[in-house]
Amino acid sequence: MSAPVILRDVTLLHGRRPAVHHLSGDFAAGSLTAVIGPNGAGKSTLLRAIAGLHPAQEGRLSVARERIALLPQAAATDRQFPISCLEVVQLGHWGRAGAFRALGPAERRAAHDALAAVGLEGFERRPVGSLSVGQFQRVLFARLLVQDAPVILLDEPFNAVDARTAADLLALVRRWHGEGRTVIAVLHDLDLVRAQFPRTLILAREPIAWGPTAEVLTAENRLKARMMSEAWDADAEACGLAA
Ligand SMILES: Nc1ncnc2c1ncn2[C@@H]1O[C@H](COP(=O)(O)OP(=O)(O)OP(=O)(O)O)[C@@H](O)[C@H]1O
Repeated sequence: MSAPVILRDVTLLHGRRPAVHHLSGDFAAGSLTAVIGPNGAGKSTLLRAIAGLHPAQEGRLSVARERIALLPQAAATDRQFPISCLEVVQLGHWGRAGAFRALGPAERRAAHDALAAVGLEGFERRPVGSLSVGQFQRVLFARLLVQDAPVILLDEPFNAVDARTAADLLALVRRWHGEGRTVIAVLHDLDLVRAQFPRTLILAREPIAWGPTAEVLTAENRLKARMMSEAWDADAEACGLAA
């Protein structure tokens, strides 16, 4: 498929209120796109919809969904569960292996290798509840490595991690891009977006601009996003809904 994610006039609701309103565009195969916008702009809801975790109430959202990996926002991840780093990484095999089949030696090896690739060799048996925020984010990136998905969705992947961890994780993002995977990342650091992400979508519930980062990330578009967000009536319902 030339574009693994295609949106045509998509509206996503929470209850009757739109989180994303009339969004159209394609995430082309192999593209590396930053999704930016103010708080509450619908960015997480969009990623969840692409991952198949939120329905599109209006419009058409086509996704090659059989192999898609989502890194949720850290705040949305419960890690009080008594589970080791290796077990979390091995969960990445579920999509292909199924939940109830024992993993083979190659799959177990892949999970060990992924932990080593994110700098956590020796952490296999550590409970995830004992990790720092940055170490846990590395574990989740190791799980993404094991998932080996052609489409990877990252929700604020570098939030609350130190510069060294962010640089290491960004190197993995660049590697995935080099391998031809489609990567979509919600980000707030505009310098990072400018330097590392060739394409940008600015969202303020409605799309403000989508295209090459140098063309999209203008002061005018950012101001437009802020004004749109501030002017948005939090109680407004989607325009297609009957009163
Ligand atoms: N589970 C939910 N139930 C009701 N409303 C929700 C829910 N999740 C999100 N919303 C609302 O939908 C809108 C978009 O939220 P979303 O989390 O997608 O925005 P965001 O751009 O990711 O924000 P942030 O940058 O703060 O993470 C917000 O007004 C939010 O309050």
